[in-house]
Amino acid sequence: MTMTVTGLTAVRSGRTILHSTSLNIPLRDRIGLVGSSGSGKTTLGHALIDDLRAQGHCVAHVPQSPEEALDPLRSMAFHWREAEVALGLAPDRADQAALFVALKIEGGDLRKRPWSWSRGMQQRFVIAMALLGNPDLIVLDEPTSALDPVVAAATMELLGGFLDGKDTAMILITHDLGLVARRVERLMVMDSGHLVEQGRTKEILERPKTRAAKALSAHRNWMALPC
Ligand SMILES: Nc1ncnc2c1ncn2[C@@H]1O[C@H](COP(=O)(O)OP(=O)(O)OP(=O)(O)O)[C@@H](O)[C@H]1O
Repeated sequence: MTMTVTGLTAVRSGRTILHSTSLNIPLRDRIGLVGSSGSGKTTLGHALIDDLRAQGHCVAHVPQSPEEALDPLRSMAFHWREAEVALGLAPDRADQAALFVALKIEGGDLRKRPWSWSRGMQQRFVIAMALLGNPDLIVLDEPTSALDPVVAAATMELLGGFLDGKDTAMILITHDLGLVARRVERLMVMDSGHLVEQGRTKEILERPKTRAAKALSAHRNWMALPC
């Protein structure tokens, strides 16, 4: 199955911030959505999520920092149950345990509130919640920018390991080419509200065609970076 969106646009305060964009997202695809700050990545991410949900697809969203997803006054168990209820799922200890082990948060105390967990664990908990119910697509918007580089890389490894062999497609929105270079098969490059280039990651990083892609890949050999 391939998810398709056609002619997505967004206008804010009379300004077009996303020009007509159409995309095909096959299941299992791993895509990096990159571009400079203000190029329209988040706007495209939101438009895509709304459109695919309206079509009946199950699409999960992971925001930039765990504070955006977790209420500081509620326990982690409460958040988990809320996510299950939102998806119409009965409590399933085995499912929960599998996700917690995959994301290495099985040691976390669910009776505690978010601030008792480290930020890295909180964000992995948010990712685990997003993976509940095996979504068709998970969209992660700068999911590791609030984490240190080592924890960020480890989080992406754990997510990649969990998704291996699963149908869930992934779109990773980021400025951090080092984070996506080895983790996604395809890149989409945004510039001034336009999707200006898309193709295989290696091809775009080594032979960028557009000004935006050239700017992103300049000065560094991203494919050679260790993380
Ligand atoms: N509600 C809004 N009203 C007016 N302008 C907006 C609004 N939301 C976004 N914009 C503008 O639209 C453009 C694209 O914003 P967007 O957040 O999608 O970019 P981005 O590539 O995700 O940026 P960043 O990497 O900094 O998060 C920016 O110029 C932003 O200022």
